[in-house]
Amino acid sequence: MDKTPLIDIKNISKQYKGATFLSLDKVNLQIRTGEVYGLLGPNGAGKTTLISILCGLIKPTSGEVLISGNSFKTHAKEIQKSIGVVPQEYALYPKLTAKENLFYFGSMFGLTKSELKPIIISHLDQLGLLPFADKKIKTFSGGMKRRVNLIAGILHNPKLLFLDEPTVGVDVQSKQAITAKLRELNKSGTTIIYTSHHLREAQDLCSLVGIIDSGKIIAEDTPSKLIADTKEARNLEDVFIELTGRELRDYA
Ligand SMILES: Nc1ncnc2c1ncn2[C@@H]1O[C@H](COP(=O)(O)OP(=O)(O)OP(=O)(O)O)[C@@H](O)[C@H]1O
Repeated sequence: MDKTPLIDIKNISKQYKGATFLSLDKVNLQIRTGEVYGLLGPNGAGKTTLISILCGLIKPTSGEVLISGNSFKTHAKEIQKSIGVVPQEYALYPKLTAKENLFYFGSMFGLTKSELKPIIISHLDQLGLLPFADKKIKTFSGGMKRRVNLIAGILHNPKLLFLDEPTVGVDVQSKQAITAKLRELNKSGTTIIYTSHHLREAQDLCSLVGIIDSGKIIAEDTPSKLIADTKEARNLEDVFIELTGRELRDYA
């Protein structure tokens, strides 16, 4: 594994406009090429905020993010080309078919129709969606939409992929198809940063896990090391509860 940090997060804080608290509080992290990095934390911990800053969707209030040594301030275009983003909310057009959506998203990366065609067919096939390629997205189940959403983020073969809860609200079959695809992408060289509430899934998938609570990274290590270092922990869920407590995190 390459030892150069692909992502260097330097003292990032975020206070949303009008907010009285910090959603991120002096976060420092280095993520190396080849990792599958799981960002885990209770509701409202700051996962989406951090991942949105890392992919340039929002700006930090202070601190800096470097991707391959480049800052969004000076190299936004180059960075955007090298990353893929799979947001929590579906970015798909319901009245267009799966294929039409994917041609549209692929064209945003400057790919031509003839370049895109084999890529789209191959991803749809691998994710079990080829028979539905010409059906409108509005007829798709949640799990199918999540799989199309994933394909939309990887058409340009990004070296770095960000996903915000890619398996939320899907059935076990879709979850397995999505995690298998993420494993395959990682094996072929894509570094993956993702957020999830599925701790069993993160334990199996991630090479490294960062646990975030109230805007601070409170632990970071391999899943097996975190489990070994936590008294009586049998799995990542035990570690998570030990570190973040049992109190409910409702907010409105
Ligand atoms: N646009 C915004 N304006 C004001 N506050 C915000 C905004 N977005 C998020 N927050 C607040 O920032 C904190 C972190 O939110 P964030 O969505 O990053 O958490 P999360 O860990 O992704 O939570 P969840 O697991 O519920 O998705 C929360 O207190 C949230 O209410």
